[in-house]
Amino acid sequence: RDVLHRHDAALSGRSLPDATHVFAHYTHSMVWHPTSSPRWRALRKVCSAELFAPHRLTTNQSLRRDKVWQLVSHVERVAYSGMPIAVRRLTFATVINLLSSTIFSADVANLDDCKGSSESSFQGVLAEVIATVGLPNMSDFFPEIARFDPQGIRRRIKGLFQRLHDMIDDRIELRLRERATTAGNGEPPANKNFLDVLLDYRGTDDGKGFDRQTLLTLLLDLFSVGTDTSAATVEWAIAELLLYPKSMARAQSELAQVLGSRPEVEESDIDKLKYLQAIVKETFRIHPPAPLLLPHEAKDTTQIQDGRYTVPLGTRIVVNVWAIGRDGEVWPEPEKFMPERFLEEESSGAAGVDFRGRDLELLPFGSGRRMCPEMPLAHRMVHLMLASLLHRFEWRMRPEDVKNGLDMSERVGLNLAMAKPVQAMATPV
Ligand code: HEM
Repeated sequence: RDVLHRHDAALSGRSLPDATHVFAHYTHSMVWHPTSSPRWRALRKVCSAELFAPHRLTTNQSLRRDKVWQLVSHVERVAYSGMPIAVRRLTFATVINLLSSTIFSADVANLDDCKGSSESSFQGVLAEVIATVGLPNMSDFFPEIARFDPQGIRRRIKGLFQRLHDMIDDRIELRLRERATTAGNGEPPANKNFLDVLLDYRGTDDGKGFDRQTLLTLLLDLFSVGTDTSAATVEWAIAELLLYPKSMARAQSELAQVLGSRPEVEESDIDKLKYLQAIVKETFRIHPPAPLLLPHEAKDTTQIQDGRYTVPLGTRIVVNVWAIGRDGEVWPEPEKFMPERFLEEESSGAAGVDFRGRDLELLPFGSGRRMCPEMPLAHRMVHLMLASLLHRFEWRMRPEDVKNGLDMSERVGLNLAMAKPVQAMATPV
């Protein structure tokens, strides 16, 4: 925290090979790709201008509404059948479909795929990648044995990446064929998607646009970092609310007050849902999806704690936001799920604290110029999914969870998720 407070500027850069490929510098489990080329810089530019741009966020609002509506309808069907709801599997599939509709104009995940971990489905392979990437790898502690890959983790991840690459490649091929038939000359069809934007881009140094490998790597990154992070947040929030039914009831009564008899939550409602916002903040505080952010590198030699420590130029810095969120000096009763701490009227000092990168005690998306570029999208999706699930259903624990207690242990993969995915009973209201 001290580093962040005093030397934010020094840490705001990340000069590892190129952080666009977020996997590349994590562990020895990773498959390396060349990511420091001018082509990659061009790719980042086009992403900022097209995928992450505010006008895209506005244009895709109806898409998000549709995907959340599909989620609610699915939960309703399962709830009527009396089966428990696998919150993360369903929210994961929902976010995958939101991304894939933006990129390919098609859904690639199936909410009915109950196995979810089946290695033949897109969501199954992606889930497997996310879980395997975070397995403790001896090669990280003993780099000299890394090339032997003693646990076979690197080999396994390579195979999984290959399978995802093939699936994404099929989508690219399909779009190229559609472009060839609809316009006859390879022009994009009228409903241009993000893949079309990438295929048409000629702003690279050689004017040839992006090669296939670069496209594949970028798309794989987006699906890997952009899906389970939001899904896991909604799952943690539901799990905490099952443990704190008063908070659940308060959120539902706020929703009833703001929405009245209207069944669908709109993005424009989020601003008015102060308690729901506090729940999301509290969830990010205790369960940050990226507990160590991504590695940063000191751009200058820096003294911290009045010169007691020197951080030399080039030091790799890992910021433990998980520990900051549970620091008793910053947060009273840090282990307690207490959304009220963020409310103006009931505050214990955290009112006004937000997660947009300014308040260094709450940094689920990082801070500075390399913070998560998709925070606005994630913010909308997390609030919309959670609000819709709370507004449309009463939630309770399964009898076995009531008896044995809900297992809140964590699994560190590419992100921090529940080790035992929550299964909850829902009743439509
Ligand atoms: C609750 C949801 C999410 C959380 C908590 C989250 C968190 C993060 C964090 C902590 C970082 C690293 C920041 C740093 O080290 O300073 C990051 C980077 C990134 N995130 Fe997210 N993220 C979320 C959703 C998304 C989504 C939906 C997408 C895309 C569709 C996305 C795309 C990215 C990308 C591309 C980077 C790398 C940026 C770079 O290296 O410059 N994230 N995210």
